[in-house]
Amino acid sequence: MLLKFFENGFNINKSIGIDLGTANTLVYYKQKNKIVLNEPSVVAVDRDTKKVLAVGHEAKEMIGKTPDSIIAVRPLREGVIADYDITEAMIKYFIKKVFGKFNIFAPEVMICVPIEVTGVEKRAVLEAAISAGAKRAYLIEEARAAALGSGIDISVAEGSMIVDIGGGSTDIAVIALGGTVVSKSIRIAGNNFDEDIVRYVKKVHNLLIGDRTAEYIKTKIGSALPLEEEEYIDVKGRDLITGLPKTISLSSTEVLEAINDSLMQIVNNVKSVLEKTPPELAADIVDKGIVMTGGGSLIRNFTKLMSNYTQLPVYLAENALESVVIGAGMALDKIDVLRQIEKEER
Ligand SMILES: Nc1ncnc2c1ncn2[C@@H]1O[C@H](COP(=O)(O)OP(=O)(O)OP(=O)(O)O)[C@@H](O)[C@H]1O
Repeated sequence: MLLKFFENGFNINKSIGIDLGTANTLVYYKQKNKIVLNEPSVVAVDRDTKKVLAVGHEAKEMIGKTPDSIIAVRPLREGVIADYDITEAMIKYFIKKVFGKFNIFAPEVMICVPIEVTGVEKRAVLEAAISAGAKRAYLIEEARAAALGSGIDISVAEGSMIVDIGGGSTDIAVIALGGTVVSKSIRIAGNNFDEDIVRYVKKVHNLLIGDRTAEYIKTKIGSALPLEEEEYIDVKGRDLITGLPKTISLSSTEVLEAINDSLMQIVNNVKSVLEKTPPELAADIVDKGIVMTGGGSLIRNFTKLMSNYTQLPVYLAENALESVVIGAGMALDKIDVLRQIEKEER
């Protein structure tokens, strides 16, 4: 703790960006220009008293190993705040963890929230940051932060399109002059591909596999378009008929068949946002293309599939897993040019 005080205490300007993700929460420390925290968005609470017992890595470790009296909660689900008191406790814990207890110079905090959070939830998030010691707290929606973090200059009078495919939700937005012009948030994203694979393997191979195995399959042989050379992976699970452990070989074509509907739902929603985009901004997007970011966009050939169906150039952000949190940190320098920013001050 004392070490943290010396490390942080003499720097008067302190600002952080926080990406409250469904799976993980990331914190970017602007003055250090790096991500200083990346922990699971999990909180362990006492079932009866609702007291918070652990947060982040420690809480995730407790899943499945704790007595019945302790439950592990993911306060954000499908990209929205499902449990607001616990989200507040989690934000406080992470801010304190970054700055330590002996924090004399209060930080400025920019928190990313999904596009569709309610006014009440916004207030809860802002108040949590203030009561955790922030001097000023701001909110920015994930898509705009993702655009900034992907290197797009959102303050100009040109339209840019960003598609942020996270674990629980996909945010699609057209941004110009610092504000969001058209946007849509859907509950289909990276985690749906895992569920699709679980369902496919169960139906076609009578094999029960877990979400983590499915995620591994997705990252290894998943592709949004047929691969030139078929790839295979050995998959271990429980045979539904015999009840015994079994190994099968799964092909990349099968994985594509499993995830194709979810991929196409994302593509079709991007097309529907393009259809609602004012013509002048649409013309800019024709020139500049679409930027895809978020972990879900890392499936091989997803940008090509998107380009095939939109007939536009599509680029993958350089730091797809981190662009939201980096953008949140960068947004603190751009408060004057950003519109639609909520703020709370001590
Ligand atoms: N190399 C990869 N290939 C395919 N998918 C990946 C890869 N790496 C991560 N993912 C997927 O990305 C998703 C997580 O992305 P990200 O960390 O951007 O989401 P999040 O911020 O936690 O979620 P949300 O924005 O919905 O709250 C998961 O579904 C994960 O399986």
